[in-house]
Amino acid sequence: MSPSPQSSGTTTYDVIVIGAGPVGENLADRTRAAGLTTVVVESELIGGECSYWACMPSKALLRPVAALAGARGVAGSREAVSGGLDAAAVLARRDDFASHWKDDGQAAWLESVDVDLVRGEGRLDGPRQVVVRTPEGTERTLTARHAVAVCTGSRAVLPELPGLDEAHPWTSREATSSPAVPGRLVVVGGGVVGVEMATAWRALGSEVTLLVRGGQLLPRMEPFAGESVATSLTEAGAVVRTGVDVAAVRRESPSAPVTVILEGGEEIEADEVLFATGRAPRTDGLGLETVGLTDGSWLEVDDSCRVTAVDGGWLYAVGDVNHRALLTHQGKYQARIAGAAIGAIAAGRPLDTSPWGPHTATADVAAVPQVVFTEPEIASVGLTSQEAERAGRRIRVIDHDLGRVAGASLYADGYRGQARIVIDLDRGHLIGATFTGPGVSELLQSATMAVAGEIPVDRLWHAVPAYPTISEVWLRLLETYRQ
Ligand SMILES: Cc1cc2nc3c(=O)[nH]c(=O)nc-3n(C[C@H](O)[C@H](O)[C@H](O)COP(=O)(O)OP(=O)(O)OC[C@H]3O[C@@H](n4cnc5c(N)ncnc54)[C@H](O)[C@@H]3O)c2cc1C
Ligand SMILES: NC(=O)c1ccc[n+]([C@@H]2O[C@H](COP(=O)([O-])OP(=O)(O)OC[C@H]3O[C@@H](n4cnc5c(N)ncnc54)[C@H](O)[C@@H]3O)[C@@H](O)[C@H]2O)c1
Repeated sequence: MSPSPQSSGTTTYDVIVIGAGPVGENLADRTRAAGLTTVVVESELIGGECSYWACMPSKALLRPVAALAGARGVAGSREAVSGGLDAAAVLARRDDFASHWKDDGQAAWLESVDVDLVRGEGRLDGPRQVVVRTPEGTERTLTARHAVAVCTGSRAVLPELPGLDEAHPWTSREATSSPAVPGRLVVVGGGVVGVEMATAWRALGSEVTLLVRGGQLLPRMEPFAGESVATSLTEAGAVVRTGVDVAAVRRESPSAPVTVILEGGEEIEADEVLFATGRAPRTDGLGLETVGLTDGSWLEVDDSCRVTAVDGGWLYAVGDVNHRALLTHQGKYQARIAGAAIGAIAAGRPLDTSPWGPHTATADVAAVPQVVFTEPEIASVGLTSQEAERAGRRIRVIDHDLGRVAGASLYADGYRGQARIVIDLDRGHLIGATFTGPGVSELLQSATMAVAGEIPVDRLWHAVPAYPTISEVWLRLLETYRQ
C-alpha cells in the first residue's frame, strides 16, 4: 500500500478505520479489496472484544457444558461418563481460543491483506481527520480522502450502586477470562451475558445465584426461551431469583468475600459478583464534539452505516457502536455493506439503497439471528410474536413441541424443546422463528433463510426435511399452518 506522507506529519489514506475488532477488521478488508488504501487504528488487541473477552472465550467455556450434556442425554453414552467437567482443562482450552490474549496472528492477517496498522488511541479531530495517541505517548495525525469508520464497539455498563467500585465486580471481561473458578458467584442481570455465564460457571463448579430484576430471563425473546433456561439452571443447582433489585455491594478488602445487598436489606455473600447489566458505546473521548456529535453517545446511522447527523457522508459507524444489533455476525454484515458503499462512492458509482440491496443492511431490521449457548440452546431470528404484534402486523403463531419430532427423540432421550414460527398473513412468509432445545443452534440458518429470503410459506412446503432429523419440525409446523 502507498499512503501519502505529507510534510506536516499527517499520513493520508483513502479510508481510516478506528477500532480493529471483528467489525473494523472486516471493513478494512472490504475497502482494501475495493482498491482503497486503508489504515486501522487499534488501542488494545486486534480482534477486539469478541476474540478475547466475549464470543470466543465464552463459547469455549460453554461448549464443554453442551458436550457433556449431550453425552449424558443418551442411554449408552451416559454410562461412559463419570464425574463433571475438568475445570482446568476447560480453562486451558478457553485460553487457547482467546489466543492467550495475544494478537500476533491477527496482526499478521492484517498485513497479509495489505491493511496498515497504527497502534494507539484514535480520536476524531474535525472532518476526515484522526489523531492517534501512540503507546509511546506521541501523537500522529491521519487524514482520510474518502471515509472514516468508527468501529470502536461497546463496553460493559455498571449501575451506580453504593460500594460497587471498591467491590471490584466482574464484568463480561473477567467472567470470560477468569483463571480460576470462584466458589460462589452472584450474577446480576438476566440478559444473554448473565444466563450464558451463569450456565458456564455453574457447570465449572461455582455455586451460582442469578439475580434478575424483571419477571423473566432473556426478556427480549419469546417468553418460553427464558423459562426453559431458568428451569435448566435451577435443575443444575443454580439459584434463579426474579423480581429482585440490588441496592448496594460491599467488600471489606480485595481478598475478602463480597456481599450483595438487595432492596429490602437481604444480604447474599459470594466470592465474586458479575454485573451483566448491558453495554455502553466506546465513544467517550473519541472527539465526537469536533464533528458536531455528543461525546459518549451511540452513533445513529442510515442503512449504509453512514452517521446521519454529519454532513458530507464521510463518517461511518459500524458494529456495536451504532447500536443496531450488538452481535459479531451482524456487525460483520454491516462491514460488508458499508465497505461496498464506501467503495462504490469512491469509484463514482451511485448507491443502491433499495431494501436488500448491496448497500443496505436490511437484515439488521428484518432478520437478525442469535444463538444463546445455554442449556438448552436458544436460537431465534426476526421478530418475536410480541414484537410483530406491537408493529401492527397481522400474524399467525405456530408452536410445536420439539420433543415429539422423531429426530429430536433420537438426538437425546426425553428431548425437551420448543419451536415457534411467526407468519405474516399479509405477506405470506415467515417474519420470525424461535427454537429451544439441544442442538437447535444449527437449525437456525434454515429459519434465517426463510425470513431473509421471504420464502412464501407455500413454497416452504416443498422444502422437505430429511428424516429423522430435528429439522423435521419444519414439516410439523407447516402441517399445523395448513390445517
Ligand atoms: C460476554 C459476551 C459474549 C458475546 N458472545 C457473542 C456471541 O456468541 N456471538 C455474537 O455474535 N456476539 C457475541 N457478543 C457480542 C460481540 O462481542 C460484539 O457484538 C462484537 O464484539 C462487536 O464487534 P465490534 O468490532 O463492533 O466491537 P469490539 O469487538 O468491541 O471491538 C472494538 C475495538 O475497537 C477498539 N477501540 C475502541 N476505542 C478505540 C479508540 N479510541 N482507538 C482505537 N481503538 C479503539 C477496541 O480496543 C476494540 O479492539 C458477546 C458479547 C459479550 C460481552
Ligand atoms: N450468544 C450471543 O449471541 C451473545 C452472548 C453474550 C452477549 N451478546 C450480546 O451482547 C449484548 C450485551 O449483553 P448483556 O447481557 O450485557 O446485555 P442485555 O442488554 O442483553 O441484558 C442486560 C440485562 O440486565 C438488566 N439490567 C440492567 N441494569 C440492571 C440493574 N441495575 N440491575 C439488574 N439488572 C439490570 C437488563 O434489564 C437486561 O435484562 C447483547 O445485546 C447481546 O446481543 C450476545
